[in-house]
Amino acid sequence: MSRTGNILVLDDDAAIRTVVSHALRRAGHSVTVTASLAEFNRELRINIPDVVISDVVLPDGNGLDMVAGLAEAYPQLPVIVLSAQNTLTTAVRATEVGAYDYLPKPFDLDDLTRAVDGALARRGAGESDPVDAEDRALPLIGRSPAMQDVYRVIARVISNDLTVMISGESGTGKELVARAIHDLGPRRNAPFLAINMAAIPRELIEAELFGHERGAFTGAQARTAGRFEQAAGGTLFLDEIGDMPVEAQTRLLRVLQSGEFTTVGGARTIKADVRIVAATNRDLDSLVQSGHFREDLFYRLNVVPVALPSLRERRQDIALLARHFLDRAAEQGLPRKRLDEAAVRALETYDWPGNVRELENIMRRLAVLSRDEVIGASELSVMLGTPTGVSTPSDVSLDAAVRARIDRLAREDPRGIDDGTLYERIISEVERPLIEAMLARHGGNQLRAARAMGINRNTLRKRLDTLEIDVDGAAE
Ligand SMILES: Nc1ncnc2c1ncn2[C@@H]1O[C@H](COP(=O)(O)OP(=O)(O)OP(=O)(O)O)[C@@H](O)[C@H]1O
Repeated sequence: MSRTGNILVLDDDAAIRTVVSHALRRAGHSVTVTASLAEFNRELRINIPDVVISDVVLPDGNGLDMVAGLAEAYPQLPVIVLSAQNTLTTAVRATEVGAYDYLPKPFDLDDLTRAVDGALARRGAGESDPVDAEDRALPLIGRSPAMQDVYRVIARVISNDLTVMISGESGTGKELVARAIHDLGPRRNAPFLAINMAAIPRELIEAELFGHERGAFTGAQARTAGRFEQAAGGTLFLDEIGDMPVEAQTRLLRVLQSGEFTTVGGARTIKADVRIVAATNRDLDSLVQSGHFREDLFYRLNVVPVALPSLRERRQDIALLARHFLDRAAEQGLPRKRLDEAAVRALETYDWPGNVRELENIMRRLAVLSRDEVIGASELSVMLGTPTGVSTPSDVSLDAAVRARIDRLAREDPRGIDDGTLYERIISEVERPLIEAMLARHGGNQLRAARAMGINRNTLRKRLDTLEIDVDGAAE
């Protein structure tokens, strides 16, 4: 049975006051509502509540300053902050000033009553420490509406253990979001461990996750703790979850259902005490449809979905991110560089197939390579491989194009990317246009083209054969 208490609400929006007080009264609490800081302070002099619920932007001041004052004067009094500002900064500021919880508007009334129950339970248990207000770097840059949606979800999940599933193209910041969820939540002093399903040989994934006993398989010379055990108390980030082999999926599902796991080759059962955050850049729905991903596991993991926008879907963040990466490069000792207006416009019109990672790489390269302190559009066009301001799908930097190609093969090619031919496939895709372009440049003269590329003429001949490049009419 949850406790009931005296709740003091501060919000200048009459509709919110009505809805909140109605819901809390129905749950058995007694509720007082106020519409301004002045009214709130008057009420506080008469009656100290058990829980305060407050908005941030108020007609006569800032709710967060009030919360900071309350945290000092009444350290035992839990405050739940409501805000429509919905940036990660607001969510974090709320915890920094000592708020017990933060709910972004619009919020779910069930979430609010749950937060009130939690606050009353904590008060009952005599905890007094506000969530510690260590100075944590805010890693996520971006103020676009699309990012605010992301911040809203992060703020909702940091104080609980719900499983989060982050989806988004490569380089959109999935790992960064997972880390933010960990760093801002109560598990922050325990480990954050990432494991990439696409990077580990399939047959080792289960041992890697759950650990193994000595002799569990050839080469298992000693007992080894798995990631579930190593991350105890913390967060486990399961990256590229769509690449998890089906047998490992079954095992993971069992762990999520039972809250326990058994090491490979061992009879020992260990309690799983980790928060799970999973990520994918593949379309999990279609993997479920095609039978490559267990539907029941999908639902277990997809409790709170976070869809990260691609960079081209939030172009208004590009300038901010670009400056952030240049500043960071300067802080790390690289020369300090600035972008002129035309350069910023060029960045904003480019399509960024490699997303924030590509932008970060280009800014670092510019910090090192550009001669002047101010970077102009012409320098960028060389980096972006495209005439300034013009972006077509083929006009992308090579590393971004290769990454995008790998993603696409992973999603669409029935062979996938783990069949042992990826190197040859990708290299020949890069090699073909290179050879064709150089042959064209040298009028079809293989000797000169080979020399220009720095390869042996016979090597070129062999590659022409293998790649079946048509050299008809080319001069020898
Ligand atoms: N919003 C952001 N603000 C600042 N830096 C960002 C942001 N998003 C991504 N980055 C940076 O971009 C790089 C790529 O991010 P991250 O590794 O989190 O992407 P990812 O989606 O997990 O990529 P992949 O799917 O390829 O693993 C990192 O260096 C990260 O710090």
